[in-house]
Amino acid sequence: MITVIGSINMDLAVQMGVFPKQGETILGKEFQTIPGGKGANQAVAAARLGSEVAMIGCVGSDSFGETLRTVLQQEHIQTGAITSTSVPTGIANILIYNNDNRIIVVPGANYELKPAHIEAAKEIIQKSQMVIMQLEIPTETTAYAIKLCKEANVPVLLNPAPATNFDVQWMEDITYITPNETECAEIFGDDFDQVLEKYPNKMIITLGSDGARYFDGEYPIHVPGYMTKVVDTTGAGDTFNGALAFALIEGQSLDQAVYFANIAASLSVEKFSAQGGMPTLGSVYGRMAGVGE
Ligand SMILES: Nc1ncnc2c1ncn2[C@@H]1O[C@H](COP(=O)(O)OP(=O)(O)OP(=O)(O)O)[C@@H](O)[C@H]1O
Repeated sequence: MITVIGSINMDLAVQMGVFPKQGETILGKEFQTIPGGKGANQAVAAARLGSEVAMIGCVGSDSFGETLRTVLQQEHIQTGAITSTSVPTGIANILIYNNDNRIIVVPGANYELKPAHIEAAKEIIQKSQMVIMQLEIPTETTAYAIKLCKEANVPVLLNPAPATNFDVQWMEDITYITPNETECAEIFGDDFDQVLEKYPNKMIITLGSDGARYFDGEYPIHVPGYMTKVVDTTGAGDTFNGALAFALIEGQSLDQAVYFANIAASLSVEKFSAQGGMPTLGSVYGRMAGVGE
């Protein structure tokens, strides 16, 4: 079983023909509410591949919170450890004009996820084969969860986004870390060869369409991405992380697991929205076998 500790958001996306100027009101073209939040996205990615998944998080006692809980349940994700609070559900307000996105995130209820909630969900964590975390919740909560996982001997896969919430002291206690290039440069510096050598078989840097790289203790390993036609890359990283965790607890080697995660993420970029494009196990194996290519 995989437990995901993290954010649950409703994305409010408005397509427009022009951005409004200060004080101006304009008519938008289209409005969509799209389930998101890195935590929820990574939980859906792992669940759709067939993992048993439990989510620990916090939503508001409002309609977005209810909807998001239902969306997770429809993906067969256990939601018993998702707390409802009086603070509104986290949202991302996304303004889209051509290829330009302007995004405002209001963490809301996500920042109400406290160490006490992690403690209350201890039993779920203790029986997990892996815990996935990102950094869209309070730093003290992340720190507490990492400590609890260490005590319970449960491997942690940490996706350090946003990088500003990362604490380098966690490196000793986590099992895998999956920054993208920007996050890696921000946290560890931009000499990626050196950084990877420092954390063999632990750090996997994702490289967008180029795939991912890590250091196996002896050699630098580059696992190329799968070239495909991109519709929307939102959630590519989340799919990669959910799929990586799935493959690792299935017993795949790191090399195989990164390859698997690249394939899963390549399928996700072919469809609109983060969760919308996340593949099933069958479609990942189909692509690996070259079926329908
Ligand atoms: N254009 C693409 N074509 C194929 N695979 C892609 C593409 N972009 C991303 N991927 C896959 O997704 C993984 C994660 O992408 P990336 O390194 O951009 O992470 P990210 O910045 O966290 O993603 P995002 O924020 O867009 O979800 C890559 O390692 C790769 O497997």
